[in-house]
Amino acid sequence: MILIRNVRLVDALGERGPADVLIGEGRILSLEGGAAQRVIDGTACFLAPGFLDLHAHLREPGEEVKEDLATGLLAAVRGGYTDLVSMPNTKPPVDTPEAVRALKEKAKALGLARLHPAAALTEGQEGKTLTPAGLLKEAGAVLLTDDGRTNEDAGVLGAGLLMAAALGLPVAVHAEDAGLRRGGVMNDGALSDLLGLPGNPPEAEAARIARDLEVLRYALRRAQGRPHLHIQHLSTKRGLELVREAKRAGLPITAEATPHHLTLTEEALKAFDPLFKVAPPLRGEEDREALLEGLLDGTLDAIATDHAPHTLAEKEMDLLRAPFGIPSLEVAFPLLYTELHLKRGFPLARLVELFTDGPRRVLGLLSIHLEEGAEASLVLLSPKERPVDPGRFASKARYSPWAGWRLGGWPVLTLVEGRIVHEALE
Ligand SMILES: NC(=O)N[C@@H](CC(=O)O)C(=O)O
Ligand SMILES: [Zn+2]
Ligand SMILES: [Zn+2]
Repeated sequence: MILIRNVRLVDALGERGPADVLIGEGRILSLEGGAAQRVIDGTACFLAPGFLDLHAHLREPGEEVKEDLATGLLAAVRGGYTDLVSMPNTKPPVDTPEAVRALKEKAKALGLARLHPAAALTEGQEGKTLTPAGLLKEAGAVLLTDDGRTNEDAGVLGAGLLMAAALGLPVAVHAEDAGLRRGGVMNDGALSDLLGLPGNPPEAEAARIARDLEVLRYALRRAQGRPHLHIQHLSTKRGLELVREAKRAGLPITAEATPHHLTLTEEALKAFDPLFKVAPPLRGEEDREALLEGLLDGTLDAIATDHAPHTLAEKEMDLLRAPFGIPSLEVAFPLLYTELHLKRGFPLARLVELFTDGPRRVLGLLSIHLEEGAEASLVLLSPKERPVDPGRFASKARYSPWAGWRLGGWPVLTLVEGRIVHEALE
């Protein structure tokens, strides 16, 4: 039994407490204390349900030089995540039931965050032939996506949505029009002109979302079961507006935004530093403000990291050649807690919801609230500030666009079903 004493509670239902949270048999047994072998002082801290990341690249199998399950899932629990969806753009892509099972078994043996693999929508993520979704689901896949690539063939995406609808699986898309995106390495506009860098226009995202909404309408009309389209790493004001309108029209669509699009803009590219190179690119301040609005009004369902580790050697190449991607599993919550909640007054309960119930709903999972009988997959967060130190990351990507930023809200204790998987108490 573990007792977390005098701790404030925060979940999607709101803030309350302090309470004395007694944990045993994998559950919250009481909010009024009781005898325990281990007593942790939660004064000044707050307790939240464990986070779920809908979008992380853990690189296994095939690119373990960038990240693997052990380092990625350790980074996850250090970031307060008890559950994580791994992207299938590995080498080879995760497109068979055997590959899904292998990931699940290996992750289970590690005993860190629980892994929910996403599987490829198409064989080899080549955009041509649909994968055996029924078997993938049976093996444990929770979502289908060709992320890392875009879905160029609308017919294939439509057929994929029909197939997934029959199984109750969401299909997640990296929504960028390949033609408009061209070889852009940053947001297209005055700044890309000034820097002399190839631009990726915001319209590339909006154009692809607009198309995908029509594909979704088609699927909705023809499907057995309800199709579910999930838009990944939404980055533009216009893209957000399209999702908002679609939701108002009752279309079965959900969307996520990333820590980097919520806290950084294209201005970061001024120093030509590839650490800020990511797809879709960092946008303008107006886009960032629109995303914040979307977090508040429910257009966005979740904050998802798109943790995309590469080796430092790759990220130290010049801006044109370095790969796209920003790692963020270990800083995502402190970053948004500090930048949105502390600095801008963003409601804490809604922020926590965007890391917990929001993403859980996207996967059709039950919500976790801090009440008696609830599953004890929890994170204890400390308001104490310290600077981001990538040298201490568990991730193999020991660099960060946020290095040196002073943040509070660090996870000091993470529990999965009552078991301590991360501890950094003082
Ligand atoms: N987001 C990125 O910039 N990179 C991702 C791919 C992706 O999410 O599309 C990666 O796998 O490195
Ligand atoms: Zn993507
Ligand atoms: Zn991704």
